[in-house]
Amino acid sequence: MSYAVKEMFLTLQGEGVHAGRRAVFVRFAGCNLWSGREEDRAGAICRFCDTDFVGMDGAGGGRFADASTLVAAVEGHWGPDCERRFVVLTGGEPMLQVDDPLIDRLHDAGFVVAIETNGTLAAHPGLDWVCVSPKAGSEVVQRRGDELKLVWPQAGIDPVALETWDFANRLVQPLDDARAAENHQACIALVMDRPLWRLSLQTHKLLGLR
Ligand SMILES: C[S@@+](CC[C@H](N)C(=O)[O-])C[C@H]1O[C@@H](n2cnc3c(N)ncnc32)[C@H](O)[C@@H]1O
Ligand SMILES: Nc1nc2[nH]cc(C(=O)O)c2c(=O)[nH]1
Ligand code: SF4
Ligand SMILES: [Mg+2]
Repeated sequence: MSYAVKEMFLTLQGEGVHAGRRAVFVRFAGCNLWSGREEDRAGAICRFCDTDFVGMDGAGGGRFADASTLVAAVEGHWGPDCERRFVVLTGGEPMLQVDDPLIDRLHDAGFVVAIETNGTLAAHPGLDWVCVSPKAGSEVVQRRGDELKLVWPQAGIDPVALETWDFANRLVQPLDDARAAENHQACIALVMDRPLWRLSLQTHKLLGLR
């Protein structure tokens, strides 16, 4: 299978449990909860997306003919050092494209493979780190994993109900929109009220990283 990739870049993981870790990001094109077109945002299931995942025209993006070609590009971004290789598959919705050959070739190249997913598609069982970020109005089938990352506040989601899902870590991440200050306070209030949760900040935005 070929892969449609919006962009690929080396940075620090900005969010969640692995925040601060050197990582190659592969941003797959396309999502099942929004077309990515601004004119469709108001009618989409997921309406707060901060990301352009349309097309293959970003830096490092393109159509990759097969898994070996894609993994060669990931290795090119990481560099020759084989220590602590870490790749984050994101999008868009990466589970629309992630498959056995891609996971196998990334492992052959020595990468620990993480995913950022909305959880509406079952996560590939070969993934090393599964981060699910649920979206109100969608059916989340992937209710177990390493990290549950709730963008908050989000009408239509009850954090207490999510506590029954089987995740090793539960994080709340402030919704990045025009009400940033209130959203920060809402996240702090949630953590203070329910200590099962902890705060995830989008540190790459604070630092001006990609
Ligand atoms: C762009 S999404 C791509 C991966 C996948 N589609 C998902 O939603 O998890 C990457 C992460 O950014 C989060 N995110 C998207 N828009 C955001 C916003 N406006 N504020 C805070 N986090 C946001 C998502 O919830 C997800 O955890
Ligand atoms: N630095 C950095 N960290 C991230 N963590 C999750 C991201 C994403 O868009 O999936 C992201 C991103 O876009 N940049
Ligand atoms: S599910 Fe993820 S990629 Fe899709 S629109 Fe929502 S935040 Fe963006
Ligand atoms: Mg992002």
